[in-house]
Amino acid sequence: MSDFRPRRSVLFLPASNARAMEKARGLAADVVILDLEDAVAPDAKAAARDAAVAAAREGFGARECVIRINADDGDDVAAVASSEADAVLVPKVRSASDVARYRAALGDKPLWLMIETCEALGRLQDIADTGAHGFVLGVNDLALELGARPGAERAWLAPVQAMVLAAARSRGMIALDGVCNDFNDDDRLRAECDAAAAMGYDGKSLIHPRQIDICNAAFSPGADEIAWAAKVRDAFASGDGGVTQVEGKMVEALHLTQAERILGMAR
Ligand SMILES: CC(C)(COP(=O)(O)OP(=O)(O)OC[C@H]1O[C@@H](n2cnc3c(N)ncnc32)[C@H](O)[C@@H]1OP(=O)(O)O)[C@@H](O)C(=O)NCCC(=O)NCCSC(=O)C[C@H](O)C(=O)O
Ligand SMILES: [Mg+2]
Repeated sequence: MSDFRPRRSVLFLPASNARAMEKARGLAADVVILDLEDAVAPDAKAAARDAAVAAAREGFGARECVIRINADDGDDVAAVASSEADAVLVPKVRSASDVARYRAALGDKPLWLMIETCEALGRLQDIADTGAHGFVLGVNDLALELGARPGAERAWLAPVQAMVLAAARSRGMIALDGVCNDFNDDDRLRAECDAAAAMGYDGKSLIHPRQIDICNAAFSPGADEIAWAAKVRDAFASGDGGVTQVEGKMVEALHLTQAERILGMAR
């Protein structure tokens, strides 16, 4: 856990929006994603690319900086390969061979992948096996490809979230939940964050500053969890390493792993 990095709140912003990029330097997001793809109008793409590279060079303080490129855009790939972004986010991945192509062009730059096509859902394990660093669920594109009704309740998404998380975790990857477009509905956002956090996601992608605090709270361990984790750690420190009980419930060595993860996040 010593190299643990929080990725609770992952804020998208259009790289064409200078005001948003400046504002992001004062926000409590763990990660900023400078978008060159869907949030940027076609005529603004070239200028946005230059702006993203310059913003990554200036940095975002302690926040991780990721640039989302346009799919199969050679100019974007060339620009981000030599940029100071911490990672590159690739949209609309469909197969492991897609990832291999980006990997060849981007060298050892960490790759985060949008999971937002039906083809990718059928090939998740192959895609996870490529050595990419993270999966980000793209709920809008996925809803479009699946034919889900716009604004529909998220019930359709739960099996997809579980599959994507399992594939990511099988290779120790980051897993980030998809955005909530309805950025004025705090209750809806809180429910989405709580559900994704309970499932095991590291964090959630966001689109608006007002979503950050709710998201950070949901993906941070609560006081009860931290207290439980400390008790588990202490129980194993003084025990023989076998099964024991904490707060009247059985705990085994695997719970120590869980407890250490919680304590690492709390730190
Ligand atoms: C959705 C927005 C277009 C709304 O913008 P706006 O009308 O400007 O909102 P506000 O007036 O409420 O903004 C208040 C202030 O906050 C700043 N702001 C707004 N959004 C951001 C942001 N994302 N990062 C930083 N700062 C932001 C405004 O500049 C205002 O500042 P101030 O001047 O001080 O008052 C807008 O929120 C927006 O563009 N959001 C991001 C959209 C985006 O990046 N979309 C792409 C990713 S979503 C996606 O595609 C996921 C996936 O691929 C999928 O398929 O699902
Ligand atoms: Mg998308």
